[in-house]
Amino acid sequence: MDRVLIRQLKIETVIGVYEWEKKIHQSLLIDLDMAWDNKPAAASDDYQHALCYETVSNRLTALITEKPIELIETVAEMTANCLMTEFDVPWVKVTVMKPGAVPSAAAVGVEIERGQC
Ligand SMILES: Nc1nc2c(c(=O)[nH]1)N=C([C@H](O)[C@@H](O)CO)CN2
Repeated sequence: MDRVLIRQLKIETVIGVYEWEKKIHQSLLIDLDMAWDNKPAAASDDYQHALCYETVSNRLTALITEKPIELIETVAEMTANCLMTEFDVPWVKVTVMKPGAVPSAAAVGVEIERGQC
């Protein structure tokens, strides 16, 4: 199936397992591959048929900044669940990177796939 992509969506939020992390904001970078049939939007040139990457980005930013979260695994799961239930995305790959979490690594992260194409 076709996909709609979002790359390096930057979300500043309270994220982490340690006490010091609960007092600061840190950045997460999220990549999304969302299965979507792009043909109807292309054929009609009608936004109504498109999966709007701007709406998705805004919704996920609101969701993930709602309250403190400990694990990036939780962020990935919340993201996949939101896309499938609120946006009817049938399959999604979510990558959540936490730059700076391990000083000797450029970034660390997790990746999940949920749903079916
Ligand atoms: N698999 C994970 N490992 C770790 C996480 C996490 O979210 N998932 N988080 C931390 C700390 O919050 C870390 O980012 C502090 O630098 C450690 N390991």
